[in-house]
Amino acid sequence: MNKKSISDVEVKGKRVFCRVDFNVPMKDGEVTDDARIRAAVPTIQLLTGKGAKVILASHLGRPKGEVVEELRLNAVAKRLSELLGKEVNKTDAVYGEEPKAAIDSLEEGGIVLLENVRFEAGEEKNDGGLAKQFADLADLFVNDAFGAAHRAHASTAGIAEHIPAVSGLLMEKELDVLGKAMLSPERPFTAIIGGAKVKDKIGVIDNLLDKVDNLIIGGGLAYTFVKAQGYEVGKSLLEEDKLDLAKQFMAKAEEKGVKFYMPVDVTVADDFGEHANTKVVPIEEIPADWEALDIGPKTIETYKEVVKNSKLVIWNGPMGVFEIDKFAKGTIGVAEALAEAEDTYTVIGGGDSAAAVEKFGFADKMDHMSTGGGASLEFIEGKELPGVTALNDK
Ligand SMILES: Nc1ncnc2c1ncn2[C@@H]1O[C@H](COP(=O)(O)OP(=O)(O)O)[C@@H](O)[C@H]1O
Ligand SMILES: O=C(OP(=O)(O)O)[C@H](O)COP(=O)(O)O
Repeated sequence: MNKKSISDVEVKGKRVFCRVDFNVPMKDGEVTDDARIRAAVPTIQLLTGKGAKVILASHLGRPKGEVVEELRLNAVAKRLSELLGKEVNKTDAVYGEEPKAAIDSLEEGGIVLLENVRFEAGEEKNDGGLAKQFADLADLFVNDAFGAAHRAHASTAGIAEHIPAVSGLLMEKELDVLGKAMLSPERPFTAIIGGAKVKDKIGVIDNLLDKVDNLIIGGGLAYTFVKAQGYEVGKSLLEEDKLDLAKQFMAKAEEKGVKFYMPVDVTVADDFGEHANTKVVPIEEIPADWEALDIGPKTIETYKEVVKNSKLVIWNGPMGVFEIDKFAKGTIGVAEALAEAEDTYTVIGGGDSAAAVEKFGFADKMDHMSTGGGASLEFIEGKELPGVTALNDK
């Protein structure tokens, strides 16, 4: 990478503003998956071990510039403290006198965690005033928040205009692994795109068609394509205004010789929930009052076969509503195929796909579990990541 990293700078005695991505799932005030916190530990330990005064900053959820009590970072501070086996001084303010006093009283190797940076409206606007407030707290900026690197915010980009800015170990590792995979991808190269964020991901498909040999579509995303093919999708997830785009992408795939895989059968339900009635139907027979919540057995077999014959597979987004057992078969099937594909380099693109892979016990069989969903997709698309662009060149 042509950007400076934490290994290129002296940190002893310095106040280091370290942006991390502690945007973790929470339930009843507890962290339910600490993977992102664990992923930041090496950088934090390197900093504390070298005698830096560490100021950690993260967002949690999307509070949109207001204080939302459930989105405070208190539970995150507790979990981090357990993982590090040392005290983490959590502040109630994002910037200003309280954090300043906490930082002033830090010993070398001590840690302060600021409150959720998205409680400040200036964060997502990349407000210059807020970026300066952050910079005033520190001598050096370390960005280790790969999961938020696709965001140009005050604590991921703006701050770098004021103080020296370098990448952390996690950021470096993510960019290195994904960069190597993308530079000259081993072929056949397959991307599997699923999940529910149709609006976010439909644009990604366009760019991926320039890069991959096989594109597999599953999850809620699939039904806009199914409808575009001329089939009825009942009550399944659908973006009516993206139908033309879906048609264009299918034509582009054909033009480019990219094999475009869509479900040929699905598990449909008469309700969204554990107690729904379900049945497997061919894709052209989704009943009007039913909703497709998973890919079907024939589709699973085909997708498994494609994975088996690939050399590089990147997976973002579950194949169905995996949180409910009845609709988890597609996601488990694909995860299993990736786990079994020993000669295939497998990359899991963060978010719910990573959660699913963890849940079903395949995590240690994957070559790279990225901490960023949106960030890894934008990187793979070839887009610039503002959180990386902002760092100092070597
Ligand atoms: N057929 C479907 N209908 C509705 N929701 C779905 C369907 N398939 C998957 N989902 C949901 O998609 C969600 C994940 O979507 P998304 O956030 O786009 O994935 P990721 O976090 O991996 O990027 C999961 O909660 C899952 O239940
Ligand atoms: O969870 C995240 O994104 P992801 O679900 O795409 O991995 C990051 O923390 C970024 O959060 P955001 O999409 O609210 O900016």
